[in-house]
Amino acid sequence: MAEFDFRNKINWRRRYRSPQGLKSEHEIVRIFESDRGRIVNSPAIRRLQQKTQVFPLERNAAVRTRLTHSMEVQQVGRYIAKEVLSRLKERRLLAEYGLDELTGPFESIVEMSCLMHDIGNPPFGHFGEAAINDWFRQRLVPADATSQPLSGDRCQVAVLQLHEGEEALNDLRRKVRNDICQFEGNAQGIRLVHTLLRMNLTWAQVGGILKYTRPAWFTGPTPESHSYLMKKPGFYLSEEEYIVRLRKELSLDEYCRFPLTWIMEAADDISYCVADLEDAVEKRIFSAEQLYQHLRDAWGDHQSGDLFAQVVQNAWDKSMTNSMQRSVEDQFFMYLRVNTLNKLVPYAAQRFIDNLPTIFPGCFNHALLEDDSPYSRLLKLYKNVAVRHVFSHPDVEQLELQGYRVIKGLLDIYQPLLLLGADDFRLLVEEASGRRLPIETRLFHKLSGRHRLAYIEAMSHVNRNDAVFPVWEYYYRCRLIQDYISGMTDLYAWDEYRKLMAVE
Ligand SMILES: Nc1nc(=O)c2ncn([C@H]3C[C@H](O)[C@@H](CO)O3)c2[nH]1
Ligand SMILES: O=P(O)(O)OP(=O)(O)OP(=O)(O)O
Ligand SMILES: [Mg+2]
Repeated sequence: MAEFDFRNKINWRRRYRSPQGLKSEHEIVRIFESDRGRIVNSPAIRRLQQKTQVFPLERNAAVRTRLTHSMEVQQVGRYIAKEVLSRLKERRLLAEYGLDELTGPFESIVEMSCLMHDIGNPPFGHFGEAAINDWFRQRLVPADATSQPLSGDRCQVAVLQLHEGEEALNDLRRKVRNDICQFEGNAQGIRLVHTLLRMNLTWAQVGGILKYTRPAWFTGPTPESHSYLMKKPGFYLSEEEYIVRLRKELSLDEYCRFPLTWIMEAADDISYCVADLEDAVEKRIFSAEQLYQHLRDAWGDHQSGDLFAQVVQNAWDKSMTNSMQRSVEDQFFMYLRVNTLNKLVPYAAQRFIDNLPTIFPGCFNHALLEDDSPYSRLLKLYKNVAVRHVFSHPDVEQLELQGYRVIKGLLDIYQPLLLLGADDFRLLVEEASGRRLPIETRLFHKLSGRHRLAYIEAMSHVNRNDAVFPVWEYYYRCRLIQDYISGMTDLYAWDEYRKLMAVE
């Protein structure tokens, strides 16, 4: 009996209208081709072209957006996947691991996970995330939802305040308050592909983007054994039932990850570390020569023949000889990227293979490129230089503050929808508000139909007479607002904000 049988992991079935019975290799390949079509053609992928990677609202099209970044991650992911499979083939392990007829799907799942990995990111990246969470935290104050009701609970929403003697309801209120204040791009990605866009992808393909395994409502310390995997929230209460099923379909224990996700994560790390620096040069934040100096200074002790010499020094030396008669900057980045990939990709692939005993069940509690090797040190070097010299650049920080302000401003504008009682909100949903609620009606009309449908569908499963009804209703209303605002591109959010503030 093989140690790892990937046929039990690469589950090609779907939640709805799934292909039935046994499938040939050819048929399984077609199922994953169908996933590719669904992903590449989805509006959420297209919206990535106007979302920030590092530089918000960038007009220079040579600077990366989330979409061009994701295409690069896809390429690196494919390279790692091929490397893993070639190594297994050399060691005659493909058949033993149940992969001999699944190499195509293996690569495809990795590629598409990479292309989708940022699909749920809100406008303005981490600043958008922070703005959403700060705004809701000020109103729901999850810290006051302690084990017993507090007399001075600062939660501004009456239906979410805890009450003496209502244990079960209080548990739900506590969960909801925490969940709503933990908006996170990866969790939103799961919600987007499953609930909002109903892409009905294979279980394996969704497994590939479940990056963190902490429920968003989770409070208290995470188990040491899964601390890395639970570093951030990975899914919301609204998708809890779906994730339970996903885990079952992929044979994953609680808080465990799908094996191919480690490859997506490594591809992202390898890809953006050089790309962010290249974009900074394109933006004239520093020159290639200044960057080379920053990298030299940050590496510290130089030894001839060490990884820095093989990758960075070598790239610089080659670009200086400039045998191709091209710009030094272009040459430098070409060599830097090639040298970096040539070192980090094989290393990530080998780490994946060496750690299969814990990666296969999903409990390897690190990133592939996070250890005390020179390879991880190189990755960290790039990231440190970016943090010190790029992300903290005054122009970048100025735009980030504006992005934060825009998201908070939009939430303020839509706040009237969250101040309504459940009955009034129902009038809006049923288009029955007449001339009452003029502002709320207009705000409601601006929400996307797709998001409104998700609210209606979620509420159709909650009985109006149940005590939990007002809590779930408010929860899904908050989700609706977060879905709408996080689904905007940077530019759309910026334009909406200005229009609704009536400044133009
Ligand atoms: N503008 C900006 N400010 C930050 O504080 C920051 N931190 C990380 N990043 C970029 C790096 C990767 O491309 C990508 C993933 O980390 O996001 C940032 N970008
Ligand atoms: O690319 P981002 O902005 O999602 O940032 P990250 O460094 O990939 O972080 P995460 O682990 O939250 O996806
Ligand atoms: Mg990410």
